[in-house]
Amino acid sequence: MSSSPLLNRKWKLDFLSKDHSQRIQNKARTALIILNQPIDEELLLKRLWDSSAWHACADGGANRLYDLCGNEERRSQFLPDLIKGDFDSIRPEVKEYYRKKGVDVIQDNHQDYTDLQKCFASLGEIESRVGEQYTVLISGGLTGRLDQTIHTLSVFHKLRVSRPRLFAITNENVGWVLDHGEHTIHVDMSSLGPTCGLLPVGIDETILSTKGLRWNLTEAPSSFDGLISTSNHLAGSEIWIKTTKPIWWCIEIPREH
Ligand SMILES: Nc1ncnc2c1ncn2[C@@H]1O[C@H](COP(=O)(O)OP(=O)(O)OP(=O)(O)O)[C@@H](O)[C@H]1O
Ligand SMILES: Cc1ncc(C[n+]2csc(CCO)c2C)c(N)n1
Repeated sequence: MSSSPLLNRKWKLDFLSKDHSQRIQNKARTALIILNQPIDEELLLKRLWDSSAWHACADGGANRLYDLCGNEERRSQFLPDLIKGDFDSIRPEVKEYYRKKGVDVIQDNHQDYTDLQKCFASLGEIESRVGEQYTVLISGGLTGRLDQTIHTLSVFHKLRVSRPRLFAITNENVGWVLDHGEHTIHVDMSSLGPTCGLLPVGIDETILSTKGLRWNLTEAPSSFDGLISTSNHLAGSEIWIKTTKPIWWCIEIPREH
C-alpha cells in the first residue's frame, strides 16, 4: 500500500537579499504584483523589482510605482508589463503616462474579483503560454484595510497547493503560507528578523513543532481560539517547522532595511 509522502519544503528568500547576485538568481521565473499600499523605495525598486522578470500593478498600485520613481528618468527605467484593475484608483495622468510608454493597460470592471485576482488571472495566461509557473512576490497586502488584508490571507491560503511559491512583502513583514508538512527556512539574519509568527488562520487547529526559534513548540496544538505563536524570535538562520494544517508564517523586515 502506498501512502503520499509528507510535504517537505525548503525556503530561501533570495528576493530580499542585499546582495544583487543573490537577488537575481531566480529572476527569470519570478513575478511581482504591486498593490496599492505603501512600500519603501529601496525595498520595492531595488530588491523586489530586481528579483523579478515580470511586473504588474493592480490598479492604484501604479500610482505607488509612479510616485516612488519621482522623476521621468527613473520612471522610464521601471515600466511595468501590465496595469490591470477596475481603475477606480489609478490617477488619469498615471494611466496616460504608462499607456503612452507602451505598457499593457487593461481595464477589467468585474465587480466579483479584486484587482489582485485580476492580475493573477493575467499571470496565469502567461504561465500557460510559457509552460512554467512563476514565484510571485506581492508588494503590500498585509496592512491597511482589514477586509483587503483578510482577502490576501485567504487568496494565499487557497493557492497554497496550486501556487505554493507566493510571498507578501510589506515594509514590516514578509509572509507566506506553509502547507501541512515540514518546512526548512533559511534566513539571512542580517536583513530579516528577529521577530516572527506562526499564525493558524483559516483552520480549526494545527499541531506545531519547531526548531530554531527562541520559543520552540513540540507537538503543540495551535488555533485562533487557543495558542498563537506571535512575537516569537528567530534563534538562528535555519528554522524548521512541522505543521499538520496550513498556517501563515511571517518574519519581520527590520526598519533600517
Ligand atoms: N486600504 C487598503 N488596504 C489593504 N490593501 C489595499 C488597500 N487598498 C488597496 N489595496 C490592495 O491593492 C489592490 C489595488 O487597490 P486599489 O486601491 O487600486 O483598488 P480597490 O478598488 O481598493 O481594490 P479592489 O478593487 O481590488 O477591491 C487591491 O486589490 C488590494 O489588494
Ligand atoms: C458577496 C460580495 N461581496 C462584495 C462584493 C464586492 N466586490 C468584491 S470584489 C470587488 C471588485 C473590486 O474591484 C467588489 C466590488 C461582491 N461582488 N460580492
